[in-house]
Amino acid sequence: MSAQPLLQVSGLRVDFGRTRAVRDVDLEILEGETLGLVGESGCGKSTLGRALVRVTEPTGGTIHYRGLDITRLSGTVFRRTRAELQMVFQDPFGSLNPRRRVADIIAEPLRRARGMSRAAARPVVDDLLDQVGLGREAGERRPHEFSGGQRQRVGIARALAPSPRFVVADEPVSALDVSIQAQVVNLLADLIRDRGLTMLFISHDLGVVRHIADRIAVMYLGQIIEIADRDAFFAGPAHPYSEALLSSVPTVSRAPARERIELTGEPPDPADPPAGCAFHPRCRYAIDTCRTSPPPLRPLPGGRSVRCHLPLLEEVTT
Ligand SMILES: Nc1ncnc2c1ncn2[C@@H]1O[C@H](COP(=O)(O)OP(=O)(O)OP(=O)(O)O)[C@@H](O)[C@H]1O
Repeated sequence: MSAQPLLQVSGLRVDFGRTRAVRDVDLEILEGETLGLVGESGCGKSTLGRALVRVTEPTGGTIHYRGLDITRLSGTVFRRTRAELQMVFQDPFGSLNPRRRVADIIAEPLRRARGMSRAAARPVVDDLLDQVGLGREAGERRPHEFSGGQRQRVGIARALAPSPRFVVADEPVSALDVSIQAQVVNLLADLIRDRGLTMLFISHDLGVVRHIADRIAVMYLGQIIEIADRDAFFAGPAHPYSEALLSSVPTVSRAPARERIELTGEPPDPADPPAGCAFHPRCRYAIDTCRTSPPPLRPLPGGRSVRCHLPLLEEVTT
């Protein structure tokens, strides 16, 4: 894997009226990596993912994709660049047009981005149907004839049709039966490897993210509060919120079970974030500084960054 950033995000903001869904996010996504994005419901994961591919328009900030600020693109250049940035949605039932044949659904982005005719797109569609394990006969059928897992394979084929370099997978297995989830995650892992894809994999399920992500980013109230390599993260998080999230994941190894940390209270209102550190009202380590002064996202040894005045790692606190 090369360590070059494919996306460089700086000061990204998305507001919905008074709701500040994404707040000043700085982030690099490296070419060929899968970055797992985790956090509680409503923390802004989907909005950040959608903004990165401009399905949702950012309110402020920049997103450089291969050196080009895609927030400023329009017209033909935007359409062509946008084809390289694709999205797999959570709901394989709602995101596929029930009246269209699967082959036409998968061909749609090729026709829109490349102006390809139905006949010209067909061999590409057939290959994709094979690659996602559905077989080319599936192209003649309609979405309601498939199970949830199969529909998600159609969604994946549609996202891959324009040969994207970057894919946002937004909770791609959360709507599926647990028995099917591993199959779809494994399919995605194979496709990432074979096609050299770069992926943002959004999930509230740390167990799933652990299987597929090279690095983990944790979001809280619209901000990235920790970002770290997968193994380092699971070995010991640096942010108290990450620690609480991790403590709720069952351990499968022989390592001693972690103390379960109950988070008290609801996440704060994104229209009215607390002063100081956004997590301080629920943090068991909070000191006075945390109530008044917002911590910056600070780089730590080992390529980790954390937004905390008192990170949990010894090498940082000494
Ligand atoms: N289109 C919208 N209009 C208004 N508010 C929105 C819109 N989309 C998201 N929000 C709000 O923005 C905040 C972040 O939502 P978002 O869906 O990005 O979070 P999430 O972490 O992906 O949650 P979930 O896992 O439940 O999807 C929430 O307060 C949500 O209510």
